[in-house]
Amino acid sequence: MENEAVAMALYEKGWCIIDDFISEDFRKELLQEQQEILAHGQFRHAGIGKGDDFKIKPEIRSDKVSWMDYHLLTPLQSWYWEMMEELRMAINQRCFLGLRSFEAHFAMYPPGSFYLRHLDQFQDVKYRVVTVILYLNDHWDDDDGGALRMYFPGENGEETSVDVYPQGGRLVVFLSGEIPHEVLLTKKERVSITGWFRDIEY
Ligand SMILES: O=C(O)CCC(=O)C(=O)O
Ligand SMILES: [Fe+2]
Repeated sequence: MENEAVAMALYEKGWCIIDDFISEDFRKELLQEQQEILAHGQFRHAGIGKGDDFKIKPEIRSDKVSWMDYHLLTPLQSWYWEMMEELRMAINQRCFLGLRSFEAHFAMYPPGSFYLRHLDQFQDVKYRVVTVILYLNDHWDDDDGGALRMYFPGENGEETSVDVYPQGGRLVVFLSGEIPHEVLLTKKERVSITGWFRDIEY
């Protein structure tokens, strides 16, 4: 049911937020797995761009990521993948976006890190169509910073913005090519799974 609500919101306004998208138990398990991967040093500095354009630019983004390998998913990751598969189908049914595959990474923003304003579609390869972010944090105060700030066209050509705090269990979904966004400086370690539905095959 929830998936249809996401699809409807995406169709009508291009984005939505769902709190408690996953159970607390599942969130804690995913967080623990993420912490283990982190402890094993399997996180890398995130970059920007694709292929030959790929660059690590800490002045633009200073998070670290660990990509999920579609062929080597852990049981927990497979479970999340399944949930995303159902969401993908619900979105396709309502929005006709022709979404065909999913990619995702764990992300960790250390204290002091951020990601400047950007669009999730690459300049030349535009296969990322819908962005899906799930926050895994135990708890979050507004004072901790680290909001996701999304920008929208407002009245008279002016821009409006919405700040979303990374509360654990919260899912944010938006059109990758249409909604510029940034991650404001976080004062606390900030953890999430960022994924994209794509219009290409695996
Ligand atoms: O974690 C977030 O809230 C957004 C991350 C993001 O914009 C990205 O990874 O492209
Ligand atoms: Fe992004």
